[in-house]
Amino acid sequence: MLTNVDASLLKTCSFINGQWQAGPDSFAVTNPATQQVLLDVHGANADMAEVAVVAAAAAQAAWAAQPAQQRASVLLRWQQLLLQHKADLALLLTLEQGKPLTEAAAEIEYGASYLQWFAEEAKRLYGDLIPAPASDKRILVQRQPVGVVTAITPWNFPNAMMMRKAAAALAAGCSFVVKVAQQTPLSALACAELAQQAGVPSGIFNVLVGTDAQGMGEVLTQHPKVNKFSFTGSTAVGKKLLQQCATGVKRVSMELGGNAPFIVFAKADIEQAVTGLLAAKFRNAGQTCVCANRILVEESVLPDFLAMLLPKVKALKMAAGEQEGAQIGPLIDEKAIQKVEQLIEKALAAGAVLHCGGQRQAADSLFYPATVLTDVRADMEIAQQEIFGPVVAISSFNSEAQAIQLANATEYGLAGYFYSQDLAQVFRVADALQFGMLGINEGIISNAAAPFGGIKQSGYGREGSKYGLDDYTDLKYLYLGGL
Ligand SMILES: NC(=O)c1ccc[n+]([C@@H]2O[C@H](COP(=O)([O-])OP(=O)(O)OC[C@H]3O[C@@H](n4cnc5c(N)ncnc54)[C@H](O)[C@@H]3O)[C@@H](O)[C@H]2O)c1
Ligand SMILES: O=C[C@H](O)CS(=O)(=O)O
Repeated sequence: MLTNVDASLLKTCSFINGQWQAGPDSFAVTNPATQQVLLDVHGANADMAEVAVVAAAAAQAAWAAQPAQQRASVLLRWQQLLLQHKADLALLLTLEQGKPLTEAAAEIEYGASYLQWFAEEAKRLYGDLIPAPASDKRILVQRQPVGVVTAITPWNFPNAMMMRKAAAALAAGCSFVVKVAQQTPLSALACAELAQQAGVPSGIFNVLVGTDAQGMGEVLTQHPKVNKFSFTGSTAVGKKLLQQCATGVKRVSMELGGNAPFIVFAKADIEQAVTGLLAAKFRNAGQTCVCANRILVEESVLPDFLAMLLPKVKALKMAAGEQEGAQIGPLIDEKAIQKVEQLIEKALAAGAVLHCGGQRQAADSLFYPATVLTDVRADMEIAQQEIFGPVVAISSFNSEAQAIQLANATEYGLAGYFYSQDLAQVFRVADALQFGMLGINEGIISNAAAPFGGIKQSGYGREGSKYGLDDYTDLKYLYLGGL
């Protein structure tokens, strides 16, 4: 049940220019005690997206003119409020997205960590003073905010994927309009409520919620007052949005899909690799862009690896996210669980072997148990697509070269993982793998200090780290003459 969550957070469908605004056919959530806090939101539309962009443009200059220290103070107050309300925000997130409460609480901390990180980075938006080619001249370089930033985010991390962008945008002096996934609006609206309490000025942080993704997307990618667009979601949708951004030559960041290899070499610490796989595979029931998707195990250690892995997978507790000890929550919707079922069905028909799981809990259930397959081949769809479910798909290999070839055989390039205690092998393989991020003897790689992002068809741009403001600032070159 939704308990001790401020019912006012559930009252409306969009937050624009510091005001709670109902959409043309929106409805307020009148019964906050329901388990399904929100089934389908008919809220904002393209017209409201335009209102939000115009409001963001009107507010941005004053926000940018504030000293960085003042912007940083507001971001830190916002961060403190998120942490102060962590229990409520985590419950809200679990009830609308499904992940275990422990993971939801970790996501609130993760999202808030970007506010802290970029509050500090805001004070270090340094420029350059460059020796000029003539003694009576000077070259200066200054960094200025790009202006109005719009964004579209996914349902799997309804707090962190938004905060990872908003924190950087606001720190740089930009204003921000985000269309969030219609499946998970409440976490973003709760953040908007707390942003207002923290002193984020009206128009600087705006949340759009509605079913008209296409219509709102066209405004957020093409409106003349938009300076930059940032997307986190599937590669297929990212390509569409990228085309839309081209019409106005917008600055763009793309955080797209993945197909992460998880390689276990014979020289790995097998127990460490099993622990790492449980973390890299089953977070959010396998519904993360950096989840281990293809498990590649060196032939000679496969029996030991499997013997150590299976009992731990079978012991994972599948339950509703708000239940004590839940480790595997439900998948987001019927379409998602049917995709997992079809991938497994085709893999088994093509010769894969099932060791555990393999069938949803009941015909109308969104719960899919932790599943282990072996004898998966690279030509199977389950090895070529993002599974986005709690499925360990294991293939074997016989050489380092073969492992690298198999790992790189994808158009994606977001995250990869490998386990080896041989330092020479670690550096050889790290150099050879074509991914933006590598976990080496580590299954969880995401944190605010790191440059999160991919290559190839996983997108470009980096979120977090000392590079994180690059996508939200323009470099301006000043040539000072006549000195
Ligand atoms: N690289 C990353 O950091 C990262 C993080 C999380 C998720 N993802 C990826 O996101 C996908 C899962 O999330 P999803 O199912 O929400 O992805 P999705 O691409 O279907 O949707 C993402 C967002 O785009 C919106 N959208 C969909 N079609 C649109 C259109 N035509 N115009 C405008 N907006 C549109 C959706 O409403 C949602 O808000 C996976 O592929 C996952 O790998 C990537
Ligand atoms: O789904 C992809 C997110 O980026 C997950 S996380 O950043 O690894 O938490």
